[in-house]
Amino acid sequence: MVRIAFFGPEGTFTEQAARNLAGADRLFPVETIPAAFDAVRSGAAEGACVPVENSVEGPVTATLDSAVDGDPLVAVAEVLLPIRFSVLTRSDAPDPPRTVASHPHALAQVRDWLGEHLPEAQQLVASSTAGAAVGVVDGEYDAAVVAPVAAEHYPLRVLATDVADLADARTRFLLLRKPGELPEPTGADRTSIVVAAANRTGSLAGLLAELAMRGINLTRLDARPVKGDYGTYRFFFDFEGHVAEPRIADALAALRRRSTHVRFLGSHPRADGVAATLEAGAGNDDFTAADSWVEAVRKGELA
Ligand SMILES: O=C(O)C(=O)C[C@]1(C(=O)O)C=C[C@@H](O)C=C1
Repeated sequence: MVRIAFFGPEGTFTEQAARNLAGADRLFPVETIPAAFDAVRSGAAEGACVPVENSVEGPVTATLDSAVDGDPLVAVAEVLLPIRFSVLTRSDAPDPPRTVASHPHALAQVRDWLGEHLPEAQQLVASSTAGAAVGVVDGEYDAAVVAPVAAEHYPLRVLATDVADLADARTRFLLLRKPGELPEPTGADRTSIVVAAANRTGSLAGLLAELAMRGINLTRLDARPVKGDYGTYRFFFDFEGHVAEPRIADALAALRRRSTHVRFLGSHPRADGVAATLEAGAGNDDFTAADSWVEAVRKGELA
């Protein structure tokens, strides 16, 4: 059976995302995001589900770093989950709790709520939201900030539900596989790459210009340090469009020329279904027609 690893343990938001992307029957939890990537690279899983970006706290850096270290994997699907938390505690824990734990992204999304409702509680970082729930069960922490579904997995008391400082917080999750057949383009797609550019004036501006000149709308840009090479960065670009489109292929070739290394991280349908913006003169037909014209000139068919 095709097995899908997810960033666990059971009861994370990532498990919810994996259920949406791949169904419930063939999922198994792994403790860390690098372990989810490794499960696919080693063949222990056919796919992996990991968080990539949160609307409040930004990129999930473990996912970005795992995408460059090791054999290439590609994202073939994504899902966006609205994020609202529950707070769980043990029935014999101090009331109010003296410690509250969660994933750093979760703590960042409930900072105001904790300041108002549990101002004395020490905030501790756990491997994931559900990892914090396990820590509460084990007596390591008094309370955990978790996904609502975690209350079904762990024998804990619900202290609060529907907790969120920002009502429309969302996290985007990816389904990763080994490179192979790509999903079909839909007109509402996202392409992801990571680029290493030379450390000289204007090199990032040059990469961005290649996208801008082709009317390609960027949806995310993150920089991550190259480990062991202080002051050097890799750039993660997400942009509208699919590598199967002539305009995107043309841009990728240009980025390849301008950078020291490019890794393709996938082209797949956007979860929000937002169609790509197409600038006048920069549609796929325009690129195809322009290529045909150059071909004709080369053959001496046009003056
Ligand atoms: O800890 C979890 O439950 C996760 O799935 C990770 C994660 C994240 O990385 O942002 C996912 C969604 C929430 O924003 C908080 C934590």
